[in-house]
Amino acid sequence: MSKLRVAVIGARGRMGAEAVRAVSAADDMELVAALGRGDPLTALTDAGAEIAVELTQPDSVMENLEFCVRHGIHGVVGTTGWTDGRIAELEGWLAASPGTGVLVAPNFGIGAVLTMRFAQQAARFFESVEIVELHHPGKADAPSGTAVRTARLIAGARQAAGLGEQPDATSTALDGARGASVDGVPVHAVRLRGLVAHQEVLFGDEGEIFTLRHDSMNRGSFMPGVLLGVRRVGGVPGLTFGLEHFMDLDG
Ligand SMILES: NC(=O)C1=CN([C@@H]2O[C@H](COP(=O)(O)OP(=O)(O)OC[C@H]3O[C@@H](n4cnc5c(N)ncnc54)[C@H](O)[C@@H]3O)[C@@H](O)[C@H]2O)C=CC1
Ligand SMILES: O=C(O)C1=N[C@H](C(=O)O)C[C@H](O)C1
Repeated sequence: MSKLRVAVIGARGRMGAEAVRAVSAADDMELVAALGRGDPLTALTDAGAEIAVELTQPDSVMENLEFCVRHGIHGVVGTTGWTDGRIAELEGWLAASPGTGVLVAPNFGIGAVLTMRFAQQAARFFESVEIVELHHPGKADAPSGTAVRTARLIAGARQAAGLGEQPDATSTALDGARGASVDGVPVHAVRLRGLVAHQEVLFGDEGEIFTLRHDSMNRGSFMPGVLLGVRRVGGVPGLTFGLEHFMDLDG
């Protein structure tokens, strides 16, 4: 059986370097290109890449994906910064390139995907909810893409259940003291040397607290999810948002 021809964009970064190792070690994949900042995107087509793993930064990801989609190269994207406008732009490129698939995964960690799912399920049972995301101090953005996605899933579930605004009598004396509101869910970002990627979702109601916590202790934790995406994306044209769509969560 022929191997999947895989490229990594952002190959010299923290995640990209790990992805280069993981793809190189996979029996069913061949690493055909490893691009860093400044390398021309034509290296992807020159190398005959079928799938590009995109692990750069929010200010680079759109240009890279536009090139990939226009050239029929499937994308497995971990880079953050996804707004509704960006998603619509990506969907526009994909509509003009039928057969091409892009997976955007806010988090490749299996436990992180489960945390999001469980948070969505728990949301309608609790009056209060807040998210704390904790990351290494080299992280470029805040709040994390995972926290934004988690907050949106929770907010959607609260709305569907008819829950209104959360109780909060606090008047904020200092900007940021109550975190950032993502669709009404407070999100707090911690940046601390020694951390990798962690998230807590705290639910509260009369007399009880329910906490979901996920910890990525190293970037190897993301690689099974990256490889799953690489194996599946070519068979799923269009945009897939969230690794859960490639996992049998209800099985
Ligand atoms: N979805 C997930 O599970 C995960 C997502 N991430 C996200 O992935 C992204 C990368 O994270 P890190 O590896 O920690 O960042 P990093 O800063 O260590 O690596 C990014 C790399 O991309 C390179 N780069 C930037 N623009 C480029 C371009 N146009 N072409 C080629 N290379 C380019 C940079 O020079 C750097 O080497 C971030 O958005 C982060 O939030 C990080 C960990 C897990
Ligand atoms: O930058 C990181 O490190 C991470 N970024 C992603 C995010 O913003 O959610 C995924 C994970 O949290 C690690």
